[in-house]
Amino acid sequence: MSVVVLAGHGLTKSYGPTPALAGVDVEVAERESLAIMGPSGSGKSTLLHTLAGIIRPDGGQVLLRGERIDRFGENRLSALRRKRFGFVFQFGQLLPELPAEENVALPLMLEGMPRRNAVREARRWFEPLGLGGLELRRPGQLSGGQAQRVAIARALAVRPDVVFADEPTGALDQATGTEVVRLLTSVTREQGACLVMVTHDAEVAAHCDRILSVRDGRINQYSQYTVA
Ligand SMILES: Nc1ncnc2c1ncn2[C@@H]1O[C@H](COP(=O)(O)OP(=O)(O)OP(=O)(O)O)[C@@H](O)[C@H]1O
Repeated sequence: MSVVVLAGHGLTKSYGPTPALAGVDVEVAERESLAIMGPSGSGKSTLLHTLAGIIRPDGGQVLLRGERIDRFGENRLSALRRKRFGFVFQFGQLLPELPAEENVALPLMLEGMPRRNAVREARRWFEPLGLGGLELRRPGQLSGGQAQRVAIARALAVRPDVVFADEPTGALDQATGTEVVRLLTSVTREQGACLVMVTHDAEVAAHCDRILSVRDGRINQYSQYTVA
């Protein structure tokens, strides 16, 4: 039996009269990767942000390893996001003035790890992500694909339970995007974390274990994929 790490039950969310989530049930198991797809405005980002404790649902529950996080206060929620979740966005997430290794070390330092230890820990990620030798480059000296791999390292450095990725390949060409998503899914799984990823790209989604299609704030269908 697989262990459910993250679950949303009966999630609803409206912005004024606009329903963005109209009763969504979703579960993500340990080491599982889930892609969320659907047309523009269907509620993908709202679902991801609700599961990540960024948006509070109007109704329903969000559970992390069985604990209801939608009831947490703001301070507890933001601590949980820093410690137990990692985030990869489309772009603009690395601090341009810091070398790559310090970008990766930053979340560890925010949790109180001394700088030297945090940088040493950060450096471990560069080789497995194909970034060996780029530790001291600043984000402006990296290609888009390299910068996204640094962002993946940063998301994983805290050894989170869940990595959330919102269009992580949206700014990359197809070949680079494929390479990035392959690394993102495999390294996340190796770390024992699960992955929740919003993407418009069916080829990118096909690298995930399951694809959830959302339409008008509801789950349209689930598909099972096996990527060779
Ligand atoms: N802050 C907001 N205020 C008002 N309405 C919003 C807000 N955020 C989202 N919405 C509305 O909620 C619905 C779902 O939006 P959401 O961003 O979740 O969709 P999406 O599937 O991620 O879209 P896209 O693919 O275009 O990013 C849409 O109708 C959108 O216009």
